[in-house]
Amino acid sequence: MANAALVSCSLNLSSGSKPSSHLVPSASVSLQISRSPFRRILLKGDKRLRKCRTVYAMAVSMGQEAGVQPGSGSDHSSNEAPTPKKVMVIGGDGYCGWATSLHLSNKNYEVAVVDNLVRRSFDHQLGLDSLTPIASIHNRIRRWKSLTGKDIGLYVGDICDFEFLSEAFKSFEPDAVVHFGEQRSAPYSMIDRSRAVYTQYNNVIGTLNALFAIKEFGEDCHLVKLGTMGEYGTPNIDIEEGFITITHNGRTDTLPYPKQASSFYHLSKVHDSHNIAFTCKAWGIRATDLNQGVVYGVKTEETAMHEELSSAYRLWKRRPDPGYLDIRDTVQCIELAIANPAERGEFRVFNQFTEQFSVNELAALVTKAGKKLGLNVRTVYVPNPRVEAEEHYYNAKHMKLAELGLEPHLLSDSLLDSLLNFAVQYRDRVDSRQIMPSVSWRKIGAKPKTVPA
Ligand SMILES: O=c1ccn([C@@H]2O[C@H](COP(=O)(O)OP(=O)(O)O[C@H]3O[C@H](CS(=O)(=O)O)[C@@H](O)[C@H](O)[C@H]3O)[C@@H](O)[C@H]2O)c(=O)[nH]1
Repeated sequence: MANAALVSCSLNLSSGSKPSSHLVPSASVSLQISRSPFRRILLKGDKRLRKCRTVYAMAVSMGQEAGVQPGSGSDHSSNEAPTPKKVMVIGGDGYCGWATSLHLSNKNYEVAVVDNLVRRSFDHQLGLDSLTPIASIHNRIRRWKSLTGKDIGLYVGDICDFEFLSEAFKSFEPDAVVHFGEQRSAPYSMIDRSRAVYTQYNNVIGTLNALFAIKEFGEDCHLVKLGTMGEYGTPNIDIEEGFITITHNGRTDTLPYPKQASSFYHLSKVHDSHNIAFTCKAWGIRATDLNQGVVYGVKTEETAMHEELSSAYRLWKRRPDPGYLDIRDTVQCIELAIANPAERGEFRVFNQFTEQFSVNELAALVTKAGKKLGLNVRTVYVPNPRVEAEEHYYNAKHMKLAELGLEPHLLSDSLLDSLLNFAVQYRDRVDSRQIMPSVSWRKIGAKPKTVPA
C-alpha cells in the first residue's frame, strides 16, 4: 500500500477534535419522513440510531431587540437580489460557522445561528475535546454582545426536522442562508455502515430541507452552501470552477464538471450539489456552492477579541486534494458570496482555496518551523488508510472569488510559528491517541464498530 507522510513533533499536534472513529453516531437523525427510503434503512438496521435520536428544537432568543432592522424583504417578481441584511448560519457553532457568524455580525449583518450542537455531542460521546478550549454557544453569544453590543440570534435544533427549520425561517426571515451544518468528517463516514448511512441521510436531507424552506418561505433567499474540493477527486486534467465546456461528436455544451468523490462524506456533498443545481433550474433558487479546500488557523479579527470567542484549533487534516486556505479567508469568501448574490435560478460554483501544497511539502514546512522554535520534530511515514493515487496531477482553478475581491492570507513562516505556539500553549490538552489514522477505507463493513474507553 502507498505511504503518506504525516508530521509529528514532540507535542503530537492534533488536527482538532474530529470524531475520527467510534461510538454512537449522533443524536439528530429525524424519523419524521415516513415514506423515505432512508427511514426504512434506519428502521431495519439501525436500532441504535433510533434509540439515540433526540430532536431538540429549541429557539432561543438572545436579545434580538437591539439588532439591525430586518432586510428589505423580497421582491419576488424581480431577478434583482434584495440587499442582503439578515443571514442565517446553519452550523454556526462549528469551526468555520462560528468564525463566519462573528465576522458577518461585525460587518453589521443581522445574524442567526442554527445548530443542533451535534458536534459537541460527538465530542462528549467520544471523549474528545478541542485543543483550544471552546465556550458554550450561549456564553460565546453573550460575550460577543458584551464586547460589541451586537446580537446574534440562536435556534438550537435539527434541520432534518422540517418543522423546526420552517419555524426558524418564518421567525428570522433570512436574506441569505450559509449552510455549514453537516457531518463533515470523511474518516467518520468510513467507519462502518451506520456512520455511512448517518452521514448521507443527515447531509442530504438537511440540505433538501433548506431548499424546501427557501422555496416555501423566502424564495429570494440566497443559499450559500459549503461543498468541498474533494467532490472533484483528482482527475488527470485541470479542474474548472464547477463547469466544463466539452465538444463531443461535433457538438459543444457546458456541463457540470465530473465528480469523483472518494468517501461517503464527500459523496454526500456531491448529492447535495446535484439537488441544489436541480432546484435552481426547477424552482429558480439562487445558490452558490463553495467548494472549499482544507481550512487551517485559529484566529480571525473577531475570534481574537476574547478567549471565550475562540474557534477550534486546526492545523491541517489529511486530504487528497491539495488546496488550502486560512480561516480568515473562509470568512472573507462567505461575505463576498453573500454581498454578491447569485441571480434567481443561477447555480454558481466557486472553488474556495488560495494555495496548493502536497503533504510532503507541508511536512517539510512544519518540520522547519518546529525546529526554528526549538521543538523536536520528525517526519514519519504511515500507511495511507484512504484509497487514492499517491502521485497524481492536480491543478484546480480558483479565480472567481479573487475576481470578487478576495485578498488572501497566504501561509507564511510567522503564521506557522503562531499555529505551533498555540499547540505549545495548550500542550497539556493534547490527546496523542487521536493523532494516528484509525479508520481504513478498505476495511469498512456492515458490523458496527465500537471503541474502548
Ligand atoms: O446535521 C448537522 C450536522 C452538524 N451540525 C453543526 O454544524 C457544525 C459543523 O461544524 P464543524 O466544526 O463540525 O465543521 P467545520 O469544520 O466548520 O466544517 C464546515 O466546513 C466544511 C468545509 S472543509 O473545511 O471541510 O473543507 C464543510 O464541508 C462542512 O460542511 C462545514 O460544516 C457543528 O456546529 C455541528 O453541530 C448541525 O447543526 N447539524
